[in-house]
This record gives sequence, C-alpha cells and structure tokens, in this order.
Amino acid sequence: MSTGPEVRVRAPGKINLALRVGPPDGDGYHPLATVFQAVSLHEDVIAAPALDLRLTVEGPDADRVPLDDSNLALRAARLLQERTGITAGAHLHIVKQVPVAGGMGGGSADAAAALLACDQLWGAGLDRTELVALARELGADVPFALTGLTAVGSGRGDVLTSAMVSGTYHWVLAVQDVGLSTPEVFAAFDDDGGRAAPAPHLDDALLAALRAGDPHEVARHLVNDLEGPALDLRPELRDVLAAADRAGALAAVLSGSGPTVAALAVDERHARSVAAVVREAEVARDVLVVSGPAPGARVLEHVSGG
Ligand SMILES: C[C@@](CO)(OP(=O)(O)O)[C@H](O)COP(=O)(O)OP(=O)(O)OC[C@H]1O[C@@H](n2ccc(N)nc2=O)[C@H](O)[C@@H]1O
Ligand SMILES: Nc1ncnc2c1ncn2[C@@H]1O[C@H](COP(=O)(O)OP(=O)(O)O)[C@@H](O)[C@H]1O
Repeated sequence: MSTGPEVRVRAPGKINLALRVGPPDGDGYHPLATVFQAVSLHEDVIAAPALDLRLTVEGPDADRVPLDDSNLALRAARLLQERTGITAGAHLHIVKQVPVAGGMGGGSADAAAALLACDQLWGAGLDRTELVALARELGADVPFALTGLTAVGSGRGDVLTSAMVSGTYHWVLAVQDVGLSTPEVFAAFDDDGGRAAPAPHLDDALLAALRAGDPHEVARHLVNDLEGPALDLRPELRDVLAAADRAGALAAVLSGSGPTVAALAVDERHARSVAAVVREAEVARDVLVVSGPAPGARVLEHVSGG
C-alpha cells in the first residue's frame, strides 16, 4: 500500500521497435502494426484527496504541459468519474520525465497512471478489462501504458498482444527541445503516398529476435514508416540518426511520430559510450540511457523520489 492517503502510480514511456502504418480510415485514423517496448523513463502521478479535480506538474518540460481540460491525466480522471458516478475530487501531481510531444507516449502514460491512481484513491474497484476499455477511449497509446513490457499493437495500436522477450535491451535516447505533432506527422505520411499504403504487416523476424534475446538481430529489424515523413518535417533529425550511427549504435530509429531517436546498444556499458559520443555531437537537448522492457502502470509500494 502507499503511505498516507496519497496514491502514487508509475507508468512507462515507450519506444516503437517497429511501426508499420496503413492508409487512413474514414475517421482519419491509421491502422497500425507495431511493436511497443516500455522503457525505464517513466511518469509518476500522485493522486491526493481534494474537493474537485486539479493538476500540477513538475519536471524539465513542465511548462509545456497543458493544465486545462485537454490534459490527458485530467481527462482520465473525469472519464472515471463519469463512468462510475463518483463525485469525489483529486489533486493530481505529475512528476514528468518523458519528453513532451516526443513520440514516447508521455501523455498516454499520464492518462494510464491517473486512471489507476484515481481508481485506487476513490475505491472504484474497476478490473483490468474495464480500465483498458477506458484507456482506449482516451488515446490509441493509453492501453499500452497500462500493460507495459513488450507488446504487439494492432488496430489503431490499441489492440495488444504480449510479445515473448528474452533479456534486457539498452537504449540511448536523443531528446529534442521542440516536439513534433502526432497528427501533423500522420498527415505528412498521407501526403507522402500513405493514402495508397498497403495494409500494415509486421516482419516475424523482429519477434523471433526478441524471443532469442539477440540485440544485434533486433537492430536489423527496427523500422518506422513515420520516419520519412518526420524527417521531411524536421530534416535536422538526419544528423541525430547519423550521430548515433557514428557513435557505434547497433541501429537507430525514430520513436513513434518523433522527434526522439532511440539507438540500440549491445549492453549498458556500450549504451553509455554511445551516449557520450552522441552528446558530444550536440544534436539533442538531452541524451539518456534507458532500458526495457519496463512494467506497465503500477501502484508504488513505497512513496519515494526515484
Ligand atoms: C504514433 C504513435 C505510435 O505509437 O505514438 P506517438 O508518436 O504519439 O507517441 C501513436 O500511434 C499515437 O498514439 P496517440 O498519441 O495515443 O494517438 P491519439 O491521441 O489516439 O491520436 C492522436 C492523433 O494521431 C493520429 N493517429 C493516431 C493513432 C493512429 N492509429 N492513427 C492516427 O492517425 C490521428 O491524427 C489522431 O488524431
Ligand atoms: N499529460 C500530458 N503530458 C504531455 N502532453 C499532454 C498531456 N496531456 C495532453 N497533452 C498534449 O498532448 C500532446 C502530445 O503529448 P505526448 O504524449 O507528450 O507526446 P507523443 O504523442 O508524441 O507521445 C502535447 O503536445 C500536449 O499538447
């Protein structure tokens, strides 16, 4: 149990190891075939009793997080209130580490964490299936933030099947100062021929390499159909990919709709050396070393700063 009346929930950011995108449907959404991996860069949402719903945020990108009703954590808490008829409020405090609009699903992690935290705080008692159903309403990436680990996403990325994975993967993340808008990157994909794209399909070789726990083989199969459109919108990201290559990463790929670039290393020591070289290239605001797979949204046993 958490200490005191507060509930602290941690939810992971993600990388897309493969992101295959099909042509837009009638609603403008795209069918996806993706492999998500949750990583050790995470969001904490602390929910404390309050008369109404309110939100505060801390972290390096806090000033870029909307505090109004568009915030995904607030939307999650409101949705839970509506569906359960609960009228209690909550003060949600987000400790944000995942870059905003970085292609790492930080807002989705906040939504997943807020759902679980408010469910606990209010004693709503929703089961996992009910929480996943609410998560899907909040955004395509939100169910994965609840589930975590490594999973194949189909549909809009919200229909998940867990993937069997051996070992731990060590990633170098090159984080940018200015984010990319997900709808704009999907629109650039459409304009780039995406309207005539084939149905998305995953190469079995990536899943086999993950099962075998072979980072060299995983590296050969990292792929992202949004990389071309994102590079058209942000050509300087080519310098980031090139820097990761020069630094000796096994491979580098744009995460989701970007602009974060994820570079795969052999082990933690190799990741630290790749990170040092990418940092020297001055192509990113921050260069971080993380690992995956990480667990999905969970209540922390003990409240701690880490
Ligand atoms: C691209 C991905 C890959 O994992 O990640 P991010 O780059 O956002 O982290 C996701 O599909 C993003 O998921 P998420 O950010 O939750 O999407 P939503 O809030 O549901 O939708 C935001 C917008 O993205 C576009 N969108 C999203 C999902 C999808 N399958 N097709 C789409 O076309 C739509 O334009 C939609 O209006
Ligand atoms: N809790 C939140 N944290 C970050 N961004 C949020 C949040 N709620 C809503 N947003 C909005 O969603 C946009 C994309 O969010 P984010 O999840 O950080 O990126 P991405 O979709 O690239 O993974 C932001 O630019 C912001 O306007």
